[in-house]
Amino acid sequence: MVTPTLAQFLTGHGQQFNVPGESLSLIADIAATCKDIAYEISRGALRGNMGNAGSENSQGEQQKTLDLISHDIFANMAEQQPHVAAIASEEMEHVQVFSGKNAAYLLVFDPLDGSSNVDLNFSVGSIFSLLPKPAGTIVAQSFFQPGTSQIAAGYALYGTSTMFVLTLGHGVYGFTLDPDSGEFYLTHPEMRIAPDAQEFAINMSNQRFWQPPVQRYIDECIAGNSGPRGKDFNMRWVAAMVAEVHRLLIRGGVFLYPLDKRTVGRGGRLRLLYEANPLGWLVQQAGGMATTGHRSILEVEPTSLHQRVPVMLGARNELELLVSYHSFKDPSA
Ligand SMILES: O=P(O)(O)OC[C@H]1O[C@](O)(COP(=O)(O)O)[C@@H](O)[C@@H]1O
Ligand SMILES: [Mg+2]
Ligand SMILES: [Mg+2]
Repeated sequence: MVTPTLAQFLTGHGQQFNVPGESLSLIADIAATCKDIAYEISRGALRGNMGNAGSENSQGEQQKTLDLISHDIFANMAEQQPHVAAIASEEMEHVQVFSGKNAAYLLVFDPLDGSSNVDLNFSVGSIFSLLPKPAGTIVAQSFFQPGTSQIAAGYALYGTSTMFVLTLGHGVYGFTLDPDSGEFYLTHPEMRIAPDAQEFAINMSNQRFWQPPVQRYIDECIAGNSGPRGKDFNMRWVAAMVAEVHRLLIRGGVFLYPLDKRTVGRGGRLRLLYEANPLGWLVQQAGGMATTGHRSILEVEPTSLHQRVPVMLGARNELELLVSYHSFKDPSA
């Protein structure tokens, strides 16, 4: 069988699951946007202005030049796209509404995830989530929809090859960009995350700030074969959530960015609308679990655009164990 292109896949999958044509054309445009961003990133040091842009986003984080370029590429596409009513982005404090369009969707994105990796020539990505436009005038609150409302979600990974990974709520599909033809081809149909795992990803330098359930879980992983888990674990940290989630989809494991003593006041580190919800939904669609430790990430009711949330993603059996530690009351305490 000939490998389908993304366009052919969208037509077939769309017919099979009755997906509205407008959302399919929008997804095709998002994939084209990611191709443009991949090109900009691939120019690397040749571009001459790789580093900090000298500005901060509304969350007080240094913006890289490529954060801003990637945001502009997304925003320009969305403005011209007939089906996007408004956008929200990591790199923009407020929502941007495109008036005069009779469009059905809101688009939320992290234009460049893991951008501290850019100077290193390591993996980075773009993350997006598509929400239905509620009736009435669009305001920031229009975007405050739980992850369960998402219509489509996905990411592009700019790694050793460029990939586009997508869910429309019927499984997870991965496409690889062919640099010769400029087409995305379906190379990873029906991606799945195995329920058991022996690999975890967490920023270990935050260990002293973690809460007891995560301390216990990671201590037990590190104790390995001679500890209560009775098996050895491996550890990875790419410092780009999008690449960590891709690893989960390729070879399993868990990815944790939990609440810690420093982030408890702001709810966590990673952002709900454009990081945790889209990637959490992909993980769930692949048979994995996406939890805050207490509840499904996708059920969290957003109350602000750049809201943060504790994130625990990946292998179901591992995460069920970690969730059980969150409800465990130490009788000796
Ligand atoms: O290594 P650190 O500093 O703990 O943080 C890494 C995390 O920060 C992020 O890079 C935040 O995303 P942005 O680069 O989009 O701000 C995540 O992708 C990643 O998981
Ligand atoms: Mg990010
Ligand atoms: Mg970003």
